[in-house]
Amino acid sequence: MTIEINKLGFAYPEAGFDLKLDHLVLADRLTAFIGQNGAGKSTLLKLLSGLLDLQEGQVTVDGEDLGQYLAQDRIKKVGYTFQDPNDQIFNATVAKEVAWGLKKLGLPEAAIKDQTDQALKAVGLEGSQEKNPYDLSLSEKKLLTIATVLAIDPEIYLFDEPMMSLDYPSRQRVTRIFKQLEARGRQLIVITHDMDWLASQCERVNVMNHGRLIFSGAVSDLFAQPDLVEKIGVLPPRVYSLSQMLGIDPPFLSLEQAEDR
Ligand SMILES: Nc1ncnc2c1ncn2[C@@H]1O[C@H](COP(=O)(O)OP(=O)(O)OP(=O)(O)O)[C@@H](O)[C@H]1O
Repeated sequence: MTIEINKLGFAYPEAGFDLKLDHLVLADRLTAFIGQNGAGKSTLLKLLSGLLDLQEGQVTVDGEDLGQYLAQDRIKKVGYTFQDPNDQIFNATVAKEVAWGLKKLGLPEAAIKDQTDQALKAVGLEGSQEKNPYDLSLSEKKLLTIATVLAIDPEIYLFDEPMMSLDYPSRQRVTRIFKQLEARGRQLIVITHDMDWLASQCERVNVMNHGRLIFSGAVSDLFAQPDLVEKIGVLPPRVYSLSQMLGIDPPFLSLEQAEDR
């Protein structure tokens, strides 16, 4: 699947913020966006999900205008998980939260139950069906929002900081889920502030800064530019910094890469 963005423009004048993106093609199974707070990453994902309307420019998915693409049964096309799960969750029980989208799709009760159970099991919340989502921890809420999109299994998944607040086993679990989605041909676009995760999972990265795209390329090329890395205010992956200190050239981006080389 190829998402192509051309001359995109969007502004929040009251916040003195505008987003302009001249041209970007997203064709990888897993694409990452990084950048400082307020850079416009969430705004971009909301535009791609249809939660916000484009003010200028065009986005196409496999050559089809995003508006038309989304008009065809939107929730089966694009799924979005919010950065803050509290902005997304609104049902009285965990099971109802996951089942909500499936009901919208008009599935039979048995399929709704089956897909709800499977999605909750995938994220490790199988024992929490009847809990009130507001009684869950922040990381469980985050996992619940991931389950809601998994249950629907759209063509494009947009994840806004999916690893935020997750403990190590949950991060491992979500990473495995992402790999399975990629293997099934789904397209994932992920905002992250976690450079270790980025370096171990993504080939390419897009960097936003003050509403502009300032880098799009290989993760290794980004970290080879210390001035750019400093400008966007991130620390390089720990394995990268350590291997630089040890004089390894080119530095390893991740432990997985070190094991493979
Ligand atoms: N609903 C809104 N109304 C007005 N301004 C907004 C709104 N949402 C976001 N903004 C502003 O738009 C700018 C971009 O915000 P956005 O959330 O897209 O950035 P971000 O890169 O995702 O940041 P973060 O990493 O903190 O999530 C910020 O200045 C923010 O204050």
